[in-house]
Amino acid sequence: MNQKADWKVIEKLNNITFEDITYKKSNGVARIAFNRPEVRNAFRPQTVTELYRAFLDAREDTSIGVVLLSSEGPSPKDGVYSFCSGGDQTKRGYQGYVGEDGMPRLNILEVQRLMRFMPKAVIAVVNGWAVGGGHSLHVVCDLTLASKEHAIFKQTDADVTSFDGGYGSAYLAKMVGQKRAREIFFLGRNYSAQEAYDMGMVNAVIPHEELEDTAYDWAQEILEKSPTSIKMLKFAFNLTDDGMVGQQVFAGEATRLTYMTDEAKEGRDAFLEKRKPNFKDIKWIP
Ligand SMILES: CC(C)(COP(=O)(O)OP(=O)(O)OC[C@H]1O[C@@H](n2cnc3c(N)ncnc32)[C@H](O)[C@@H]1OP(=O)(O)O)[C@@H](O)C(=O)NCCC(=O)NCCSC(=O)CCC(=O)c1ccccc1C(=O)O
Repeated sequence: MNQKADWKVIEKLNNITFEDITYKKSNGVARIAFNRPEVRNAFRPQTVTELYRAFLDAREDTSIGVVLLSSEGPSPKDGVYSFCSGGDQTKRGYQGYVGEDGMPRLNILEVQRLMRFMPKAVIAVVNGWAVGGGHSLHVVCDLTLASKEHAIFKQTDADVTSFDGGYGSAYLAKMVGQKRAREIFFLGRNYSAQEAYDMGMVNAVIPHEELEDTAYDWAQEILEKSPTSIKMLKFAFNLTDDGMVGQQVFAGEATRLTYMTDEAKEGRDAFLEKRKPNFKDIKWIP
């Protein structure tokens, strides 16, 4: 397909100027990218605040159907590429990661939930290290594309006394199987893009030079599909793993679709007109 992106850069939104991430949009696609390559794109509280704001904007923008979670790089220090190396350990305090406001936080989990529950496809574009909380983020994404030459997948949570006991581990196990997931966390080894693909946690291994264009092309293919179908499919795929919340999200959208019927119009109008609703012309379709 190879449709060229014509990116419009968004430097700030409301009172937030993007420093730790870059954010841009082109033709139905939003690209949100970590921009701290000198520390392997580790996220500090400020990074997470910016990520959350950008994801929220992408969710609310009705012209956007697909979000790419990517990264800038390579590192100006040593030329190494990284997707994300997880929580910035220099910002880790006693009760969480501490930002400018002095409050200890674990707010990357809020970003994970936003990605998980947004009614749009989110694609991880892994161009280098995906480590710790960065590994978990790729797991949460709907799809993952990985650089053949530079992507390395690694779970260091157990090295630094952290543990993503939610999607990062339990959902990973659904993807690669229990034995493999336990190996990834218990041994903390490095896995290449091809090994990650063979395990089932990567959708495609792409030559590094073509990675971003390929991600954009995949997004364009998705954008040719029915938005309602993509949304309902994403929520259906999520449902069994998300318990009652998964049911709530899926059922909420079913309610919205029901609101669009004549039956719903009659129910609402009858209430507003202070009369009994008349559903007798509505067919009980088998
Ligand atoms: C990623 C590496 C494997 C890369 O190794 P290498 O290529 O040899 O590079 P280095 O020389 O190690 O690193 C270059 C440079 O970057 C700095 N750096 C790298 N990663 C981090 C980091 N995570 N934090 C801070 N700084 C980092 C490194 O110090 C170097 O700096 P110099 O000044 O140039 O020396 C390797 O770098 C590596 O292993 N990194 C650490 C990976 C890690 O352990 N990450 C944290 C895992 S725990 C986590 O992510 C928290 C998850 C989480 O957020 C969470 C989970 C569950 C509940 C709640 C939460 C929550 O919200 O916090």
